[in-house]
Amino acid sequence: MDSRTKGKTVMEVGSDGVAVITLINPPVNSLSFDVLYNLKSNYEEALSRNDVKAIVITGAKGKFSGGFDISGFGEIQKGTRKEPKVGYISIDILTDLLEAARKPSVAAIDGLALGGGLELSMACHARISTPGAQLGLPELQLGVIPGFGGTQRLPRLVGLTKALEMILTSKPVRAEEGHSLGLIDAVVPSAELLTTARRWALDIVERRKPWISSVLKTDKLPPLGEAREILKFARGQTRKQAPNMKHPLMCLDALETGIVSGPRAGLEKEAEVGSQVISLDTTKGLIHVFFSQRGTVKVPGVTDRGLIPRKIKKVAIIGGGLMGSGIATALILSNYPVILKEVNEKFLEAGIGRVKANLQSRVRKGSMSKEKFEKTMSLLKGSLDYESFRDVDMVIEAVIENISLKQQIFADLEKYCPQHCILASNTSTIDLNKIGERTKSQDRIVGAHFFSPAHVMPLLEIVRTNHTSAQVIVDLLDVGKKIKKTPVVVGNCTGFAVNRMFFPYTQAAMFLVERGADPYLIDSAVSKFGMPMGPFRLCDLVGFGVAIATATQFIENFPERTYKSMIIPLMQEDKRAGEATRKGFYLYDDKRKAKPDPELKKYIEKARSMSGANVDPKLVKLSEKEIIEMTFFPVVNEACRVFAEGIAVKAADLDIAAIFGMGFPPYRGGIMFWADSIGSKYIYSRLDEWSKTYGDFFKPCAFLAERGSKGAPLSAPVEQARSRL
Ligand SMILES: CCCCCCCCCCCC(=O)CC(=O)SCCNC(=O)CCNC(=O)[C@H](O)C(C)(C)COP(=O)(O)OP(=O)(O)OC[C@H]1O[C@@H](n2cnc3c(N)ncnc32)[C@H](O)[C@@H]1OP(=O)(O)O
Ligand SMILES: NC(=O)C1=CN([C@@H]2O[C@H](COP(=O)(O)OP(=O)(O)OC[C@H]3O[C@@H](n4cnc5c(N)ncnc54)[C@H](O)[C@@H]3O)[C@@H](O)[C@H]2O)C=CC1
Repeated sequence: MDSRTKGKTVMEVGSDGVAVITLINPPVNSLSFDVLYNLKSNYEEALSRNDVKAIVITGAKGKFSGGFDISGFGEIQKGTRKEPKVGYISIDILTDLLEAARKPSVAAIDGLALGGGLELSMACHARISTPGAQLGLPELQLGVIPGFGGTQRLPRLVGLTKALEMILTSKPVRAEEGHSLGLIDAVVPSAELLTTARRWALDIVERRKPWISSVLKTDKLPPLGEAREILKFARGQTRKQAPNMKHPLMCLDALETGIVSGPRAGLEKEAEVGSQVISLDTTKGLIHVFFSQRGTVKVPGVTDRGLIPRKIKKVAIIGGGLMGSGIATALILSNYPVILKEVNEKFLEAGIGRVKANLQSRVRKGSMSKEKFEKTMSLLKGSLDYESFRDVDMVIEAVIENISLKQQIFADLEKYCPQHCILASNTSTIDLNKIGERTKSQDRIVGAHFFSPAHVMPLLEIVRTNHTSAQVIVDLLDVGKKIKKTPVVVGNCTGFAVNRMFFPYTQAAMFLVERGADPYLIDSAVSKFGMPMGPFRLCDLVGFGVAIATATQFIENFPERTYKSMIIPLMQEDKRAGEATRKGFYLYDDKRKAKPDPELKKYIEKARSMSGANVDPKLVKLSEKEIIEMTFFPVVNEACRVFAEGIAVKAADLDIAAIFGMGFPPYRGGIMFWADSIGSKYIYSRLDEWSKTYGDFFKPCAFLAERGSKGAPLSAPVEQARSRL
């Protein structure tokens, strides 16, 4: 491949008169501008050649196409590439050149046809696929819309309701379902794909198979009145589920235009809004998240050393409580044999019961068969001693947060486990160096910090000390991938990355409430900002026991910047400890629905008098924007410290940690990306002003002060960081 080009197509004309055009742009044959322009010239040539009767499009190396090359959006956003004329790809190339051609095209789909890949195939006159291929329009997830004709052709092929479901959820269907929906014309084994597609194309020429232009089909579209009702409902749902995003509604506008005014008008509308969405801030955020999420597995000095992950054949978990049982569930779901160790029969039974319950909930919801349940459970074995640890490749310790207990366990593990065995702890706060103090195995000690519930939450913080070997990190990254977690490699410190960022968020909320702000207004503003729930509702969900234990660690380790509020301990004393006790910042009914509690005032007033704080009229009347700034700028401040200390190696890792660990809205791009969209100067000046009025809790750290004073981006690499990694 020419080193200056990004991908290409090749065309070969067979003696049967079929031109096979292959998309080549590894790893997923994405449609870069080079690929698209090559495709256009191949088409022009094929259409002009007398020896070509029909065309087959396929992808190299078992993948049709993963869609438009997403980095192209970034180039347009940054202005390093000029956007082509509106509609050039979707109308000029795909519709007027390809679909309207006097020679038929057939798409031969292997592996996947996503986004622009599926849209290209829908512009063909038939689609043949291999079994299991993924077919979908995931563009909304990236902040763009299916802008290569997908908003017009998918409803005409599969019906409006199914098309809306596929587009709005971004979820792909498998080829078999695609076949029953009418999206795919035939499903054939991989070895027969090209011969079937060639034959099909020639059959179209000979009129033995229908010559169908998807964009002109109408048989699957509902009558206009019904279509309008369906779209109205979809709009309502979208407004409710994605209130801060414009692009899903803009996508619905394109769909509606096509149905009301015909496909040409629809394609034109799609091209117009497709071009507009590229410059939305939410789109910039989502595209940043796409690449950042894939970037977390690239760790300088670790993953660039050619190390191959070792095979982990068996895992042991110590502690079958909340976390241990969740971790065991995640592992057996990905076919790892697991030994679960507990202190006695009763606790072991309870632990295994929790794993069973996790899987049974899948059976109840229909996402797991009974046979699969039995098979998965058979991978789990219980144990009360270390004898069965002699052939395990990895241990994950998940006992209570007690340092001497963990130290004893690691000393025992060193005696029983094989020398190569990875020794991981799920501790959320304790220094890993201390945990391994009584061993000589520092190089294989690592943190595997899962989030509760561990079989559901997508993030895995891999915590390394100065001694953890690169091989161990590579191994754990591989396990993370296999159990479908997004791993982020971080350095060793109290709270690691996620909990360190989380802490100031809840603390800022307590600070505001003690000075007169309404907790329910804070929760509402934070939810509107896009967090799954506000800080007070979250404290109720986590439970006050955990909240106090975590706070204690932070107060001990970072006394100069912690705000010590007594609201939670006071409620805890009164046996209101959050949702589990049906009372916390909210009251909970039988269905766990939260309702504000007027009694809360009493605790706030008492805490206020204990801390000596006064009601501040300015803070009583905060606008939603001010609430967001006062709760999230302290988070930015802590993220800056984490970055400056080298706990996180890239700012983008903190973005991913905030999104997958804290629930920070992905369309804001993550904490550092969001901060940079606001500007370091502004954030610095606000924190500086608050620290002068309200104290050190808000004081900007040196890193933020330095970058903020110059207005420099916070996410730019740290030049001379004393990396802890
Ligand atoms: C600007 C256009 C001109 C004018 C304006 C027109 C208006 C808008 C037009 C919009 C038209 C469209 O239809 C747009 C699209 O098609 S958007 C893209 C839609 N496609 C997707 O969302 C698919 C994204 N990719 C995935 O879901 C996965 O990567 C998948 C399933 C393809 C493979 O998953 P797997 O787990 O196997 O691998 P990875 O995810 O780790 O990916 C490997 C590697 O590939 C890179 N990748 C994947 N997809 C793309 C892509 N579409 N573009 C560029 N790069 C892609 C990914 O980043 C990884 O890279 P490395 O990390 O290995 O470097
Ligand atoms: N609860 C949470 O949300 C999170 C907790 N963590 C960490 O995970 C660890 C476990 O936490 P939880 O599961 O919440 O605790 P838990 O109290 O639910 O479970 C701990 C289990 O360990 C068992 N245990 C104690 N000593 C043992 C030993 N010597 N051998 C075998 N089993 C033993 C106990 O019987 C108990 O069942 C802690 O380090 C905690 O900080 C990490 C992330 C989130």
